[in-house]
Amino acid sequence: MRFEKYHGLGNDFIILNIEDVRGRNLSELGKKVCHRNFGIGADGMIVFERNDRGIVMNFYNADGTTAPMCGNGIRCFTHYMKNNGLFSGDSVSIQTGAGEMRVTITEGTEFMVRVNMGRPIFEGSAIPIREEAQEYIEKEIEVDGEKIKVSSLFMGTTHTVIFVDDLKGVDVEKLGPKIEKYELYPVGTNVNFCEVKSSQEVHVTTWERGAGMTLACGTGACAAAVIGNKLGRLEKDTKVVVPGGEMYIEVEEDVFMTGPSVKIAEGEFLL
Ligand SMILES: N[C@@H](CCC[C@H](N)C(=O)O)C(=O)O
Repeated sequence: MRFEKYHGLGNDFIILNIEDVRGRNLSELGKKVCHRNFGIGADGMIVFERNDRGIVMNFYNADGTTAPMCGNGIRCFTHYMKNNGLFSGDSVSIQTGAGEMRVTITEGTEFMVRVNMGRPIFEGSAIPIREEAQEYIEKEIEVDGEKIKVSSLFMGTTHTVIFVDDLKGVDVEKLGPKIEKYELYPVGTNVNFCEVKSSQEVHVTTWERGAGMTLACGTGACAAAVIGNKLGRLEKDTKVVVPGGEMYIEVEEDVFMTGPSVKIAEGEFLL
């Protein structure tokens, strides 16, 4: 099975064409190829498909679960399509589980992509949370006896944003999984710990549902920028610094994310 591997700020993905894996159980395949010892190793697997809806991005987390959208992944997917001549020009629309996303390749020394990530949704049933609410912003939850203020939203996928004074002091690997599986979230949540450095810069470390702590999360960066702006802590244009590098987020009615993609490898996976 032919594969290519890419990363967006250290968030890494195996990318395949559906034609090479048609009929296979893709969740099982995702788990297998993403395994860091018994597979190629990645945070997720993305499968390219062209059908009557157009170009479709199918996303699988490292644990085999599906997710509607992946911000770093869609930039890498754009790069993969460009490298394989799967679209012409600099801009194309991609169908995802969170709707249609428009991507545009921008000028730069690296392969850079600007993505229209769509609109954040705050309504409880869309996030989803197990509570009827117009929005769930700065609400206190209790984890292991500790009171934590969380803001949750749907930003391509389910996200929870937590502002802290000192990111280095947060045990992301201890708290992340507990909040991911907190009873409020019927399908779990990605968890973003955020430290505001200035009104135009926020540092974010994400615990990802289905993948654990990653070096970057694109939808998470957007979620942090949206909530930061809503709370008056961040301007509309923000630099988001993550362990793997930085991306730029513009919060308008729609949210725009700009960041790089790097091709790491290509080869054949022995099934
Ligand atoms: N790494 C991603 C998000 C991938 C999906 C997520 N783990 C989920 O299950 O919702 C990004 O860059 O946005």
